[in-house]
Amino acid sequence: MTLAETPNYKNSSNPFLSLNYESALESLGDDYYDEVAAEEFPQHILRWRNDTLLPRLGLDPQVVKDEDFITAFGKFQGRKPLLALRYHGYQFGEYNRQLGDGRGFLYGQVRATDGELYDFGTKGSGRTPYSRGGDGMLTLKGGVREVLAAEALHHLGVRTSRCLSMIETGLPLWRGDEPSPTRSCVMIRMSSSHIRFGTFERLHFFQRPDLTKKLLDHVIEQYYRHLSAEQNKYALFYAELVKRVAELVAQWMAAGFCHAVLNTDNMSITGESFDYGPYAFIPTYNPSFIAAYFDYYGRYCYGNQPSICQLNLQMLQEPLKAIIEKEEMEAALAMFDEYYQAEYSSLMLKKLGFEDLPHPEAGELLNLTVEFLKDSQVGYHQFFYEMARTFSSKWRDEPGFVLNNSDIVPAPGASGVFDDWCILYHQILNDLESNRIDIIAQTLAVHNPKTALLRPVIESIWEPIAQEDNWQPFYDLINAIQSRG
Ligand SMILES: Nc1ncnc2c1ncn2[C@@H]1O[C@H](COP(=O)(O)OP(=O)(O)OP(=O)(O)O)[C@@H](O)[C@H]1O
Ligand SMILES: [Mg+2]
Repeated sequence: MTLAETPNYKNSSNPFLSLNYESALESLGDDYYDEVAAEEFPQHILRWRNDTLLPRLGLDPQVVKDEDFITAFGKFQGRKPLLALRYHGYQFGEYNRQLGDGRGFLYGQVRATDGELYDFGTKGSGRTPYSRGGDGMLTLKGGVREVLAAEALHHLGVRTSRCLSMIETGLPLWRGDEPSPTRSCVMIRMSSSHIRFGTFERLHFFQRPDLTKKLLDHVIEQYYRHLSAEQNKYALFYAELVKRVAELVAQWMAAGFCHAVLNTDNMSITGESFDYGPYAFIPTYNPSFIAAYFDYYGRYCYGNQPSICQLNLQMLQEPLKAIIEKEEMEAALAMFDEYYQAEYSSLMLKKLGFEDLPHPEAGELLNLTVEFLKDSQVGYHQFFYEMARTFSSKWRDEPGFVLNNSDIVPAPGASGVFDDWCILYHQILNDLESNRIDIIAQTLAVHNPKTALLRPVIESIWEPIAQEDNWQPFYDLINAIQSRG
């Protein structure tokens, strides 16, 4: 049954069922997905609704009832077909053909008020042909962690998917990495697309260049529309993907974020960040920081993220070479470092208070900042927040005044670098017009929020949920993130 034939769909009083759904992916044909049914859950408790996303869907949060979320995104009433998407992927370097949406499906694609097409994808909605031995479920803690990561990253300026809702579903789950039985939930992710690098890798595996081209045409038409009339649109698409991914990694690095599972099935073809499992924000600057307990060799450690994403882009050339000249892709990929460095420098300078700085000074400040953060092991987020909190025009007077009212205390071994850093920062302030001081204060405040989503912070809001079903600290944390507090 197609969407248009679904009974009462257009007449529904549930605003989520009357959105501007488009069957863009469905209309490509069933080589790309399997129609599946959603799990019927014993319980539906709405734990989180992301009202900040509703205006983008043309909906007034005041009008949308909790029950609307539950019937649409917990009971899945009134929407068909639900599509488990097919994909493969390289996981920790090994090709895995057993993948695909094993605990989720594409609920629908919606044209939002910004004119863009968005996917509503589920996570934790039951078994599919791709579940293998898995139960098709998402733990409540996993849902809480993904909701928080997406909000935090979005508010730090990272191009990311968001969560629209999270509904507790009342099933006991057994997991090796959580005290079990643990609670279950189903989450709705709103993303620019759920087409992954691995979606193309699967088509290559089955030697279907025809399906690869059809999918690529769809991707360009929907997500790289400005290229669709170009004669060389396929090569231009790849070049832009390289740029988007390089910039995305730079955004993670500046935010101090370690994604943890950069398999090619977790890389979006639109260059958007998604799938927040065992991620972590770094406590201190350490390129070797590993977030996933199962990442034994540190393949996806914090400092490896740029090179791993570059490698994933290189591997994507395999399926794409049926359509795009290899030389053109190689030339495009050679730009990765340049794109990455430009974005990383720009973001880090903003965290240091500067929209722009002359070239040699900018490079020197960046290098010295990273050296100090690495040697001193002061809190990464704390350092930047303390800059924002204590910044003063007095810092122009003497290097000794820089950060002197802050909580930043460098370890004895790092005091030399700290002094050098203060001298340079003081010098840069003095090279600028005095009327720039207010702008620096504003820039620092905008780019360095107080709330950092460090692991102890997540555990501190999970504890009351697990112990006494107290959700208030979770809501307080999200409010702080959303209000950039
Ligand atoms: N509990 C589970 N039951 C069934 N399949 C699962 C389960 N957990 C993970 N999988 C499947 O294992 C593969 C890798 O999982 P991964 O954690 O990267 O993705 P995911 O988090 O389930 O989904 P997404 O990438 O959309 O966030 C995917 O094919 C996923 O569907
Ligand atoms: Mg995944």
